[in-house]
Order: sequence, then C-alpha cells, then structure tokens
Amino acid sequence: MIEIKNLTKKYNEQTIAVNHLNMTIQDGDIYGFVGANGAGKSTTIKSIVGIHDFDDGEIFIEGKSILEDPVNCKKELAFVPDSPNLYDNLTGLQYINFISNIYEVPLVIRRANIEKYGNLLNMTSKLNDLISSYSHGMKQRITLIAALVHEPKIFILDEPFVGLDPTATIQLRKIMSEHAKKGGIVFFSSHVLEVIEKLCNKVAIIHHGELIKHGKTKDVLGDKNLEDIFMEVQND
Ligand SMILES: Nc1ncnc2c1ncn2[C@@H]1O[C@H](COP(=O)(O)OP(=O)(O)OP(=O)(O)O)[C@@H](O)[C@H]1O
Repeated sequence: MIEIKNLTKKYNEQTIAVNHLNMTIQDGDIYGFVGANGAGKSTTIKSIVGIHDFDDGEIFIEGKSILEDPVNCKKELAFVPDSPNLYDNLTGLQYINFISNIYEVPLVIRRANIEKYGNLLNMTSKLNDLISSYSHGMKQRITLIAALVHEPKIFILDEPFVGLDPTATIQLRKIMSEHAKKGGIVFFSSHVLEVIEKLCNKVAIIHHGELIKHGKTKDVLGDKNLEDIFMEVQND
C-alpha cells in the first residue's frame, strides 16, 4: 500500500506544485493519474519514489516512510521516468545487469526476467546493441525491463506509453494488468484518457497541484466518460 498524507511540494514561494495532497493506493490497484501539463503529476510521482524532498506531509510505502527509510522503500518499487536517462556507452543487457546488481537480483531470477520481458517487449535481439543506437521507444523498453527485473511489488510510471509502438503498448498494458491481478500496485500518469478509462480500476485528477477527484473509476465517472470529467475540472 502507498499512503500519501498531506503532501505539499514548493519549488519556490511562487510555485506550489503540489498542495496538501492525500491519496491511498491499495494492493491490486491500477491507478491512473491525470492532469493538464504542469498540474503536479511528475512532482507527486518524484516525491513518492524519493527522487526529491517535499515541504510538508508524509509518504508511506508498505508502511515505511520514504523520508526515514528510503532504501527499504525503494526496494519495494520500480520507477520508470518519462524521459529515460541511460548510459549510451553500455549495451541494453549491460545496463539491465547494472540495475540488477544494484538490487542484488539473483542470477536465476534475472535471467528468467530478462528472457520474459525481453521477449514480451520485443527487445531480445537488441540486447547486445549499444544504447546509443536505440530509438526513443527502444530506450523506454530497456528502462521497463530494467525496472521489472527485480520483481518489485509496486510499479510507478510517468507517462509510460509515450513513444511506445502499438505492440509494446499492448504488452505493457498486459504486464500492468497481470501485476495488479497478482496483488501488485501500478500507479501511472498519462494524458491518454481512453487508456486510463479502460485499464484503471481507480483514477485521480490533479489540477493546479490539488487533487480534485479520486477513487474508483466507476464512481469518479458515474454516467460520464473521463474526457467529460477532465474537461469539467479544467473549466471549473
Ligand atoms: N525543477 C523545477 N523547478 C521549478 N518549478 C518546477 C520544477 N519542476 C516542475 N516545476 C513546476 O511545478 C509545477 C508542476 O510541474 P510537474 O512537472 O509536476 O507537472 P506535470 O503534471 O507532471 O506536467 P506535464 O504533464 O507537463 O509533465 C509546474 O508549475 C512546473 O512549472
């Protein structure tokens, strides 16, 4: 479970990026996080995964505080950022092994997962190529494989579908669904409202740093679609 309590993050006195945000993400949730450009999605996500500090509030990952016990929190999760920042002079496989070493993934598990996710994301034949030769979508797929290789309970992804081709998009959606079915957590931001509406059992809408709506997708939507609700929030 992820518990976000009263999260506030300011970049400076003028920019309150996230303002007193409260949210709970339960085991088995695929939680979609939507909002306009600059609404505060990436800031919230970076706070959850411990990339940056925040000004007020608390975040608990599986009951542990991200501020007080960041290493054990990070062991529970995989984070896929919106723009992957990889090492160009490594091959895809060397990069995955580098991440696997950090997480101390046993050899048998790492081999099995590299084979599984390499095949699912159609990267097996490219694993020995240099990252500098990869397209944007291929870099994203390597980042995904590296994130999944240590079998984290929690997947946190910032706009994961941007730049992925249709096949990789379908495979990633399957990976997410299967993970949640097994009791894992998937929390991701996206501007693709149709995907969120179809895929997510829960949804949250952030606007100017404040959480406007959140909860079960069917309750948030009622008899409307996510596009209508999103536009209502923007126009209010
Ligand atoms: N490093 C930073 N320094 C100063 N202000 C920042 C910084 N990062 C983000 N902001 C500001 O914080 C607010 C929230 O930005 P954030 O990146 O969280 O939005 P977002 O919802 O992820 O947007 P997008 O959909 O465009 O990725 C915006 O006003 C943005 O300009």
